[in-house]
Amino acid sequence: MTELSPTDAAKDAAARAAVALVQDGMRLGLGTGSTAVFMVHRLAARIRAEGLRLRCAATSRATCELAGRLGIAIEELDEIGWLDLTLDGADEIDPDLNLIKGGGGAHLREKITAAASDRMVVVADPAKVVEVLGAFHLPVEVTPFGVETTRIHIQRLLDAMGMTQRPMLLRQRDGAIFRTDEGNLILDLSLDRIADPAALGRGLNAIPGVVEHGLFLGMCHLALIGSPDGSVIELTRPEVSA
Ligand SMILES: O=C(CO)[C@H](O)[C@H](O)COP(=O)(O)O
Repeated sequence: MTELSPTDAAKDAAARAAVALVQDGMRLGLGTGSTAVFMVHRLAARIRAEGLRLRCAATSRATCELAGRLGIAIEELDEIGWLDLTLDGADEIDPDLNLIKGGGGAHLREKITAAASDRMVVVADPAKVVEVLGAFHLPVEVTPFGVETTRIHIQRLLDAMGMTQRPMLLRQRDGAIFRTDEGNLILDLSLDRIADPAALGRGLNAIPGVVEHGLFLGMCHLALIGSPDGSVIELTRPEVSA
């Protein structure tokens, strides 16, 4: 087996700790991204070794395909109805466990899945832990129809909130405009510092054409931060017990 880079070793350590929370019979949401890939591999290994009986929903086509290749049966979220636990990655995690997600463009399905779960546990490497959200771009999923007017609405909102931002980029991947699993587009906002994430989230949700933004506020119950040496730190919200 090839040796993991320090960052990947940290992601794998977090993934291992998250998968240790899984119990037989659980209904699970499986996140998206490179850390989630480690998590899905670890989960598949536990299912093989222990014969766990789980019901799993995936937050993206990519995760659905990976899980299928590893022998994890995936059902539609609506077939399962409600989940006990969702395990997912994040792009930024603040001290209140508010998150920026959507680096992989899956934050709409990820948010629907996390909101349909009793608990959301985030797996990440230490680089994701920040004091204030915003250094990572904020992904906003928008409908293709009216994308330019939606962009104007977002700019006006940011101006009204006194938030500066560099050009709002329409996300590209492999030289083409990126489409989400729902067929929508993503505008990536470069904000540097989000002083009031709740107000920004409310403002974005009020814009016609905005489908969902990547701020996950008050949704994460526990963050597992792996280290390259294999150790894991648990971060909890002050009002939430692990
Ligand atoms: O929100 C996500 C995808 O939409 C990912 O969870 C997030 O981008 C973190 O990804 P990675 O584990 O690759 O750093």
